[in-house]
Amino acid sequence: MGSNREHSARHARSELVSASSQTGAELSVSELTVGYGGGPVLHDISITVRPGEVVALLGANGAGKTTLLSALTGRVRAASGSVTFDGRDLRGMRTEDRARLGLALVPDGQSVVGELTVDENLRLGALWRHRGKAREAAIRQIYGMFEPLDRRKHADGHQLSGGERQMLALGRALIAEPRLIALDEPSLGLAPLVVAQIMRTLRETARERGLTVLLAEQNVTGALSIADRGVVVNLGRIVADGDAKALAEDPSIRHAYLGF
Ligand SMILES: Nc1ncnc2c1ncn2[C@@H]1O[C@H](COP(=O)(O)OP(=O)(O)OP(=O)(O)O)[C@@H](O)[C@H]1O
Repeated sequence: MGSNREHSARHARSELVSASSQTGAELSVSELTVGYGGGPVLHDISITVRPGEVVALLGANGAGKTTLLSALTGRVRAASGSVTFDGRDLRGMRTEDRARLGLALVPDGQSVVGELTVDENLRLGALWRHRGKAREAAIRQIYGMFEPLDRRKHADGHQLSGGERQMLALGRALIAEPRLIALDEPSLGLAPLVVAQIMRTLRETARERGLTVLLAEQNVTGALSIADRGVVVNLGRIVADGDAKALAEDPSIRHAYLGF
């Protein structure tokens, strides 16, 4: 990325900060147990993500990362335990109301509507947050953050590359100015340069807006490189929770759970 583009991306992000009235909020998961009917797949999970903190949620296939994110948005119901966001108990709250509180989930690129253009997808994300000129400004800011989207603004969602789709999914979530963004494997199947851009944008947005980020990833190195903390889940239980750098350097954790 050239320095001019970097400058305009930074400018776009900081404009988004000033446009936003809210900053990140704390998420607290306490002794959460979740199942799909055939016994729990998450057991007694407790995690706190502080405002503005980037936490990497790591673990192999089937560890329970997606299930945890689904429990946060209300897609699956907890058997026991609690989830609070900004001090509010989320139990029984509808997914739309959780979103209005500022809790955004970015599932792996599937949230993009294939029949709508990039621009229309972004407008959809901005719908209940911005009106009129503020909406146009918010959309311009996202194009400033993700230059490939600006170039493809008239393309349909289904015509996008995997990387463009992931940027659109992220842009669509950010335009609604969430206070916490949870992402499910944003790097899946993407080229290293695209992963680096997405990770960098997340890190910088978190820093500049105080946005809270929970990042479920199998790309351990990428996720830990931008995270403050890492939480490792294995077979539905937390087996490590600590400083991202320390986790990346801990040989026993690396060998047993992180595969590098
Ligand atoms: N809808 C479902 N019905 C029944 N079992 C499910 C369902 N979704 C997930 N599971 C099971 O729950 C466990 C945790 O799966 P989950 O998708 O949360 O793991 P994950 O860490 O996100 O894995 P991946 O990286 O492969 O997405 C697995 O054993 C999985 O088979």
